[in-house]
Amino acid sequence: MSAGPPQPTPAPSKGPTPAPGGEMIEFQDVCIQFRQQKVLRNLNLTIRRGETVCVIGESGCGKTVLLKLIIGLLHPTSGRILFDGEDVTRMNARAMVKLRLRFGFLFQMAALFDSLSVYDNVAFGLREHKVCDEEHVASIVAERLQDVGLPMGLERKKPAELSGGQRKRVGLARALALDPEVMLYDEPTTGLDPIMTDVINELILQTQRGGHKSGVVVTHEMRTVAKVADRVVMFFPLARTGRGQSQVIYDGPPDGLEEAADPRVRQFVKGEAGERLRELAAQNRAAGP
Ligand SMILES: Nc1ncnc2c1ncn2[C@@H]1O[C@H](COP(=O)(O)OP(=O)(O)OP(=O)(O)O)[C@@H](O)[C@H]1O
Repeated sequence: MSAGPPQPTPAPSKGPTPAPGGEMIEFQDVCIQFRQQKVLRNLNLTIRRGETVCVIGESGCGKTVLLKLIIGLLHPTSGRILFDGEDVTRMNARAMVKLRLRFGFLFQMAALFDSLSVYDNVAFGLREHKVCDEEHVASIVAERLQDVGLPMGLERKKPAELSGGQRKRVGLARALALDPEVMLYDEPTTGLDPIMTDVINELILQTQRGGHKSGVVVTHEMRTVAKVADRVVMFFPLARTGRGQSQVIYDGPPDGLEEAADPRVRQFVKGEAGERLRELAAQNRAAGP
């Protein structure tokens, strides 16, 4: 890594930024199914520029699928997904690469390249997309590692030599390297102790508020929701959603969750099994010995 204080880092060039608060990501009647398994049905959801939306819901209800649909890693079976009014589902490969540059992802387990050093992991996207020369790469890597509170000297280590919290922070530094407009987080605090969970929550908050970024955070962690969300969207698994009913069973502020009208929302946020225990017992009986 280059010596000396990190230099101010101009953002890689991006298209014009629409007015804050405008519609940014729109799901219009989106359905997705894998073979016979329907996961999302007629989803209509708008995420506005500048807001941080936490997506919660039982395991398997389609939260990660939602993130992957946004960046075209999965394609809907029907419906449209718009980003700044452009239909993501109809983009060619070149347009998709350009679009993905506007996103930063922090996936479950940080998804670092194990064979690369911390430095090379954070530098990866900058080099891949040839956004700047090596000197500039060095200053961005130093700056991003500093932003996420990782000490100098750590950049030569391999991911296997890091703690879980450090790996997440490297993942965040890498996601931020290209100065994305939108951050997508998939269970960013899973597997971390309560203190490190709070450190990551603080970093998410700083990233969102300080950098005026939009964010979609998939999480099971209610402390993350309370800390970072402007808005919470809760999905219910489609297999247990009645015909004609919406899978989105809550869409509102985080402080409204505990008093939500729908008992499924209240049970989820309080971590109560409730009806679910009886449903599972009934399923087991139906499956037979
Ligand atoms: N590429 C795929 N091929 C087949 N099925 C898939 C694929 N991706 C997701 N699924 C299925 O879609 C459903 C929703 O998956 P998803 O990963 O979105 O769940 P989730 O809500 O994020 O769950 P968790 O909280 O456990 O991470 C699951 O039943 C999963 O098996």
